[in-house]
Amino acid sequence: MSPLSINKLTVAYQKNPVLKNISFTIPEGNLIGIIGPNGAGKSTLIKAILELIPSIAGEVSIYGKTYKEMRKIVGYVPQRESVDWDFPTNALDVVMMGRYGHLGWIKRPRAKDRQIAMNCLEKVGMEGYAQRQISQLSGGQQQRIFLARALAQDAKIYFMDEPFVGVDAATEKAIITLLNDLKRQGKTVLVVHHDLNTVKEYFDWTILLNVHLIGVGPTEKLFTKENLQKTYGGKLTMLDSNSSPLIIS
Ligand SMILES: Nc1ncnc2c1ncn2[C@@H]1O[C@H](COP(=O)(O)OP(=O)(O)OP(=O)(O)O)[C@@H](O)[C@H]1O
Repeated sequence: MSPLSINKLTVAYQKNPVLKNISFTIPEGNLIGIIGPNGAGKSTLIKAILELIPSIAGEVSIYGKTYKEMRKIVGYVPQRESVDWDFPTNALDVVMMGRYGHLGWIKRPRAKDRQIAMNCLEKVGMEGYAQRQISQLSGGQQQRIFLARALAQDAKIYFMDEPFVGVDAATEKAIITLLNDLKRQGKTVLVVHHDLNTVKEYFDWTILLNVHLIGVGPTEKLFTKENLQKTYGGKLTMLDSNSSPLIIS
């Protein structure tokens, strides 16, 4: 069963549609890049899937069920700027938040959860910062903490909104290694990504988005000059909204 299937999804802000009639299904156990220009609706797509914003039409199914039914197996790494980093809490506590879905009815983290959170900090090279206030971390370190939190959740499908923004080359490499580890464990990871130079190297599949779905499929087949032109070239109004998206599988 597909980890994510979307059927005729339309999303609008104040009645202006920013995603129109999006339908696609993705296979399990892949790294998938969500690619498109600024304002294409990439973050909106993730937020609509996670029901953080309402959709005006369409359905989303995660392993055949609604997000609400499946939310324990869905991990989310939001854009770093969308979070209040002045909130008084330390790095370990943020990572512990990833464990909340696993806690029993007493809802108190056990030593085991703490250990898992520490292991996840170690995986992102941040074990030395467990007690550090999150306001006192650099941007790249904050990004690593977010990833550690997602790892601690032990989800089956992950949505990451621009995890590479503002990180140095070493951190980017560390993140991509982690994503490949997740993939090896059979997890599915969708990543909003801006650097077209690394798309072929990083992602098995690609979703090309610009308000409409331009295409979805294996990167090596979909990621062509022509399709990129369709995604980035010209004005939005020049896109033929009736042309059907490229579905390659
Ligand atoms: N809260 C909001 N209220 C009104 N319009 C919004 C809101 N959030 C986003 N938009 C609009 O929706 C459209 C899609 O935005 P979204 O953030 O999903 O794009 P994106 O593809 O993630 O862009 P970027 O690459 O710049 O991050 C844009 O035109 C944006 O201006």
